[in-house]
Amino acid sequence: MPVNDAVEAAADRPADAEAGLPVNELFYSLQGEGKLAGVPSVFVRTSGCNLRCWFCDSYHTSWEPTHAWMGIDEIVDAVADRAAADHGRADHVVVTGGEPMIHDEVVALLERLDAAGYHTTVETNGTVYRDAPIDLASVSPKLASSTPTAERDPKGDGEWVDRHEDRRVDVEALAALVDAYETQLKFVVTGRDDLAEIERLVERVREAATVTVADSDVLLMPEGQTRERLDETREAVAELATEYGYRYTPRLHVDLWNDAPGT
Ligand SMILES: C[S@@+](CC[C@H](N)C(=O)[O-])C[C@H]1O[C@@H](n2cnc3c(N)ncnc32)[C@H](O)[C@@H]1O
Ligand SMILES: Nc1nc2[nH]cc(C(=O)O)c2c(=O)[nH]1
Ligand code: SF4
Ligand SMILES: [Mg+2]
Repeated sequence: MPVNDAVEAAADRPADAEAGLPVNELFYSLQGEGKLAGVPSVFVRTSGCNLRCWFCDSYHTSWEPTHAWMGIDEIVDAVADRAAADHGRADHVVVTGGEPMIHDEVVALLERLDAAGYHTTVETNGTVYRDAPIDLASVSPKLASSTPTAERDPKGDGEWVDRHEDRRVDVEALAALVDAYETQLKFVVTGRDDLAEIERLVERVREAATVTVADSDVLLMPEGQTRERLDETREAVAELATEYGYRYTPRLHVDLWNDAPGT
């Protein structure tokens, strides 16, 4: 399971930096996606990604990474602050990105959060396995329909197509995640054409993993960064979930707050 080398975000790490991570945003909200949708949670969004999905709703962690370098202590303190602020009582933390698992130091952060008693979810594209205290691996493998072709590239002219294609699926890493952690496989669905690839990939993961992957651990999530886009996509994706026997997940935060930052 290769740890990808595309950690542009670490390039501006201060020379004398203590253990830490490039952080794009840190906020308190409701988990909007997946089995824990609706649960008050603090989000830590790391910067930098080894993929470039054309639809990425976190553009400033992937296509144009921006962030502040934060030490692990500083992140843990900020999480505690957000968890207690605004009458919040969050005991769930979601570590997301960008791709949080490209960073070695995400393990130290998860160890500290676990020791402090938080339930930890990691939102990951499933291309990198790490051994860490993860209570829910929220794995979102990327389908062919995520590839930033020249027509869909939000920034350039399709320069990322080959790297994205080479890296987007690593069955060995997916099986290791499924075997080690409680896992949900959460696919971004753009239309009916995605379902054949989802079925094939779930089958490959089942063959490679030791544990069982139930259909109820496979979630279909409509593509959409905005309410307007979800209005176009959610009904068809809900019907596909019904037809195939997979679970549907809404994007609660988009329904509630559209594409506002820090939600
Ligand atoms: C920004 S990603 C960060 C974590 C990791 N890089 C990943 O892709 O799983 C967080 C979640 O948002 C999903 N996502 C990103 N853009 C989306 C979009 N336009 N519509 C629906 N889901 C999207 C991803 O699939 C993932 O489940
Ligand atoms: N409310 C809310 N829930 C989320 N679940 C996963 C998110 C992510 O960006 O990884 C996310 C997010 O950005 N906001
Ligand atoms: S893998 Fe996640 S963070 Fe990276 S580009 Fe795709 S959606 Fe964005
Ligand atoms: Mg998000």
